Amino acid sequence: MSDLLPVPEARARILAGLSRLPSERAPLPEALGRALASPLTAMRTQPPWDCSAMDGYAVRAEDARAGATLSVVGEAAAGRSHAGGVGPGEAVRIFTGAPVPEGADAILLQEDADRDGDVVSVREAATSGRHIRRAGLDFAAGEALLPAGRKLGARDLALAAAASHPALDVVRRPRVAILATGDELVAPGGEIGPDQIVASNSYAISAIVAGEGGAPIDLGIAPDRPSAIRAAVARAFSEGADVVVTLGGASVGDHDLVKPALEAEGVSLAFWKIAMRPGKPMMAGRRGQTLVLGLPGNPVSSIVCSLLFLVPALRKLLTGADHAPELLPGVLGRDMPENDRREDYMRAAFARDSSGVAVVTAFPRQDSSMLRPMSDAECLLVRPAHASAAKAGDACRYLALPFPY
Ligand SMILES: Nc1nc2c(c(=O)[nH]1)N[C@H]1C(S)=C(S)[C@@H](COP(=O)(O)OP(=O)(O)OC[C@H]3O[C@@H](n4cnc5c(N)ncnc54)[C@H](O)[C@@H]3O)O[C@H]1N2
Ligand code: MOO
Repeated sequence: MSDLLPVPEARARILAGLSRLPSERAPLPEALGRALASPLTAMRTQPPWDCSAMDGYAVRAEDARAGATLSVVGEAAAGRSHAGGVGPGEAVRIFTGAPVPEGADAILLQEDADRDGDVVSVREAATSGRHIRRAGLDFAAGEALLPAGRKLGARDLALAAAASHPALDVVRRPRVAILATGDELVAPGGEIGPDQIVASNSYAISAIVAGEGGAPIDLGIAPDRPSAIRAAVARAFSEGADVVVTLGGASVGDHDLVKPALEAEGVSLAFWKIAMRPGKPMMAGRRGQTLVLGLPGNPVSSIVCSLLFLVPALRKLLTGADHAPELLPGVLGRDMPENDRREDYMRAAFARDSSGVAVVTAFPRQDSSMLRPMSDAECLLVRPAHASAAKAGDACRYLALPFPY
């Protein structure tokens, strides 16, 4: 039926209004997980000079033939170069990381030589160029090392440090205000009334935001009272939220007060029915530059909607580029019935068969209120809308759930 919005269309509408946030400076230790705002260029050359990759003797290969003897005229260690060069018939004792002295073109390994006082005799001939790391082997000053948009990991920080950057231009963290709504909700550990349950969704959404390099702002729980929801939404804007996420009240019930409260705070908002399960009812809109997502209240629905819509939105704010979750190829671990008009994101087990093929087995219970199978899931099996019945072993696609999801 045509009244359901396809997932890619919903995502495209959300991303259309977003652009990259401004940049700020972050000292290296605080840059982990942040998005690089401009390409990273090397400030220096590494290694800065030809250097030894081994402990041994810097020699001229033409002199260092098997059986030859050379006189040791000095020593070079990391941080302490040998001032003079290496002349014919000479060798300089050298250690890993030391600059190769002028005139030498090979390193004679200490294991391949016998030392006696100031004389070293060659057991295994040295080869020209062997065990020498040329200046600029890793990178040269002025070279581009990392592209803008890169989410900085541990290895990138070491590279940036080696290129002599004490701090980096990173994109400001997207501020994401998260508001749970509903009279039935109490915080974990709180006193639970007879008609109440514990609010859980905000914890997942906050963690997803933090994992993407955003800054979550937990607005707590608003009761089902227009003034309370409005006050919380107003706080989100006053705290400079780039994204406001509301939880619950996205559907059609009489207690669904979120839409009018958001509209009263100046948000222009559309109510969508998306062709997906879980997570059909969702609201999306804007106030100025701020994106507003009204996610469904069922815990699994709110998490799946976050993976499919909030994560790409955060990545667009961080990189300026459109992003869609990658669907990976696998095979079904069990027979599946035909699907209806909603694309299915099913909690599933993941294994590899003996040839390394991903085997994805949907759990029998797929209720969107159930967090235990969501937590147990190793991936989400994605069944397209109107998919025909399929057999175990048939091709399928899945969404990986890497940490911290
Ligand atoms: N007549 C119809 N009823 C429903 C429809 C529909 O199309 N027609 N859609 C169903 C679907 S699908 C979903 S999903 C839910 C979405 O409902 P809401 O977004 O309005 O969510 P609520 O009614 O407020 O809550 C649903 C459920 O989730 C619990 N909840 C809410 N917030 C939290 C939270 N922060 N942590 C934990 N649990 C939460 C809430 O107590 C409810 O049990 O609507 C269906 N109905
Ligand atoms: O779309 Mo709802 O998320 O199935 O429970």
